[in-house]
Amino acid sequence: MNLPDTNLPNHFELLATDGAARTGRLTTPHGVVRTPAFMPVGTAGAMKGMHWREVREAGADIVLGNTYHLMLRPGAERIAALGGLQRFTGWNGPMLTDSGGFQVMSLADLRKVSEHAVTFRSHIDGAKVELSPERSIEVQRFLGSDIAMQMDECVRLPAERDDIDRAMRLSLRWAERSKRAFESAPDGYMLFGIVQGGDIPQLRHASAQGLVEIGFHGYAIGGLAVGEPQEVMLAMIDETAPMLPKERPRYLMGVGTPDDILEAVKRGIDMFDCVMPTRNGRHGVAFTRFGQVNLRNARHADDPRPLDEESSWPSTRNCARAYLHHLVKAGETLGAMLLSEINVAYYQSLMQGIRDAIAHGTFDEFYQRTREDWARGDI
Ligand SMILES: CC1(C)O[C@@H]2[C@@H](CO[C@@]3(CNc4nc5cc6c(=O)[nH]c(N)nc6cc5[nH]4)OC(C)(C)O[C@@H]23)O1
Repeated sequence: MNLPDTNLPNHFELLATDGAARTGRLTTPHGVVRTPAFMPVGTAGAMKGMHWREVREAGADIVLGNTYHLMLRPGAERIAALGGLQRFTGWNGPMLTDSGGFQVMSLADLRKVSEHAVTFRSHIDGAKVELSPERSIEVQRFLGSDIAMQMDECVRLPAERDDIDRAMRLSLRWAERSKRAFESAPDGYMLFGIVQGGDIPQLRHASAQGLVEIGFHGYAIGGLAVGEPQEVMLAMIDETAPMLPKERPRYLMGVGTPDDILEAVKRGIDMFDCVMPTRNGRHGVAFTRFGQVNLRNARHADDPRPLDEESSWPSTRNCARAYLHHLVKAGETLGAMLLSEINVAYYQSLMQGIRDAIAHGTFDEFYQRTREDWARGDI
């Protein structure tokens, strides 16, 4: 069932479809986002190990920031007084912010969930903090993010059905409150709902239907990429995506590996975010056309070849594996920097290949060839 929801302006334009895969453009107050899009994660107002110039040159249209981290430090009101997140950071492009509840459950101490809010102690200074749907929306408005997320409760899997059901229904009530709190936002700014329901199809359906009845600019699929097997994640996408309005953007939170992304695009997902490109880069692992390459491995010590001499990204095309291996083993900061940019550039080149393939009706061929290249591995 695909309920149309018409009560909010739609800033998403579908350009082409190929099977369930879609390519489009999402217009935000700070610029246009080409979809399917991968959002590099700049959690606390910085892309770890990269200049914003490189993030833009790598092809990213939009980056993610976190309410939880930024409200604790430097503070949402302070960022607002300094002109908002885009000016504060110098990124000056589209930004999406997560709503904070998920990060509280991942990072904070002494956290408690009630109907009203989550309360916790800051992991920075131990201060007692209350984060309600209303405060989360207020923080995201202070940050000036182009796309805000509703406040929700994500249950880690595996979990009891009763707990998944409880959290899903609480998240629906918080969705209503988030939307009411968001209504004063200027035109063009967006609020996305987040589908919960764990690994239980009926609860996923109830969550999706409830959110569409409330009505949002876009819809995220949450509660995944928290350690469940890929087949569980993909099964929940199969259950959920068809229930979301096809004319609005769909965002799969926290995902993922290049393989996860390819499978999710095939199932109709438009937006992604994941710390993997920068986090794995800092740990010496490169993402390439031929799969992942661990530069810590001694086999690279004398290898003069670059990671991919056909890459459009200069560091991927020019840096010798032997040099990258040396930097990683020596713990040189430049190693983390080069591999972070190499990985973000690879993810963006994958997204560009996906967008082009869908636009030309050749997504299936792209899907097969990309997976064959990964399977070939790095030689
Ligand atoms: C994949 C990878 C490398 O990403 C790492 C680590 C563990 O998974 C990640 C990524 N997964 C992830 N799932 C999410 C679900 C929700 C959600 O249901 N609601 C809201 N508001 N935000 C969410 C953000 C999410 N991020 O989540 C933390 C714990 C932030 O670290 C990330 O493994």
